[in-house]
Amino acid sequence: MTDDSELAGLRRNAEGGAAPDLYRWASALLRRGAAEPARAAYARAAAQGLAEARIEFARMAMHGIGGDTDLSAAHAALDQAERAGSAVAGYFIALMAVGRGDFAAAEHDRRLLAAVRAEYPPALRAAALLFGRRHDDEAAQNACLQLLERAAAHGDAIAARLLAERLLRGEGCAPQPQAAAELIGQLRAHGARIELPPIAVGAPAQRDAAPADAVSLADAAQPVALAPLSAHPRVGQVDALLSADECRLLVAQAQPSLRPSQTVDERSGRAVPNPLRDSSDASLDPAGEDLALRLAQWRMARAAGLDLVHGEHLTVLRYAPGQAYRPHRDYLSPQAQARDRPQAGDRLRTVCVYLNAVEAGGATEFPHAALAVTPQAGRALVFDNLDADGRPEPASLHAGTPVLAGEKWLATLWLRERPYRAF
Ligand SMILES: O=C(O)CCC(=O)C(=O)O
Ligand SMILES: [Fe+2]
Repeated sequence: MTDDSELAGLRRNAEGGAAPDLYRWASALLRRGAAEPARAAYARAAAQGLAEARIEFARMAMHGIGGDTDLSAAHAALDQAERAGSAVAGYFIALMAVGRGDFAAAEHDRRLLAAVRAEYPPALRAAALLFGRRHDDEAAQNACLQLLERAAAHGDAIAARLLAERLLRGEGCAPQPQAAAELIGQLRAHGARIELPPIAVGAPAQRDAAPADAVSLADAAQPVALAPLSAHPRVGQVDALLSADECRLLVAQAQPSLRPSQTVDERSGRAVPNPLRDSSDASLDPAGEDLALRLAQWRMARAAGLDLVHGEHLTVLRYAPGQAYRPHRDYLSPQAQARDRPQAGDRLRTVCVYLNAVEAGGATEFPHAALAVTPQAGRALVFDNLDADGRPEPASLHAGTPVLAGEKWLATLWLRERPYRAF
């Protein structure tokens, strides 16, 4: 059967108006990039109470796919699905809520736990990483490994990879290089391109007394204490902001879409090689974000004292030996602001998290502060790009110095003055 005759068949079935047929047709449309009719068909199936259709419709409405962003329609669809018993709908309600200062943790912990019990892989992965942060709690470490195993057993390749890295290094367990090699072999056999940068467990974050059978999203919302490095320009640092698992998560999610760094040419509007940096990078689209990734970004936003809605799309950079980010400032030209959500204003603050320790080179330098910061997995650097009056701050000049040996992986979150994302 050709692609088109398959679609025509699905459309004929959908004409009968039954929710499962509408759902299948919508999914086929979406796979072919026809987002608008797909969203309309999901909406019709959702109106008949089909949980999967309510969730797919909500995801499209959340991210403005196939029509405008409509958070209240997304919430209504997810609420209905959750009340009808869908734990996955609850997971998405929690995902939307994460990132705000007024986050009602207990309510969403319950949702995450329900999605874990329903064996929903993204929930298993997020819960695993929350437990994994409790470095000196043996029961939590066991829970982390078990949850990663369960997610991997459901086909979650990223969880399998995170598990392999822990087994390889004996994190939370005895080293099991054989089991790790088998897992990595299986992933490669399924086409995964895996290179494992050496990311060791960072210094333990604060000890957490919570019992290991209770996931706690509030862990992600802990206030972050920055150690000031410079007052002018304003630069602060915090170690172990992200755990080793979270660093690896960011690398794993970015790796498939890395491409040579480019920039938009101001005159032609076209993407051209970036004269400032010769790294590779990937921008992680919020439409593809899972809860674990949002929690990591939320922690980054917290370090900057802002809600996650201020964050642009997270960028992950990889520098090979010899590659660098030449001296620059992160604030935007008026043209660049006008092109990309002008209502959000300029880039108020930048948060960079090193995702590995670099063998040699790769420090971040602030010439006006005579400051050089050495990469270390999980270490975050937070700095202001604007002065106290909101004007571009020339002293925020900074550079990623050339990597001399090994690779450097870095995640950057640029935070605007006003909300940039819908949630
Ligand atoms: O690579 C670095 O150390 C600096 C990165 C940076 O300046 C940025 O991402 O804006
Ligand atoms: Fe920068």
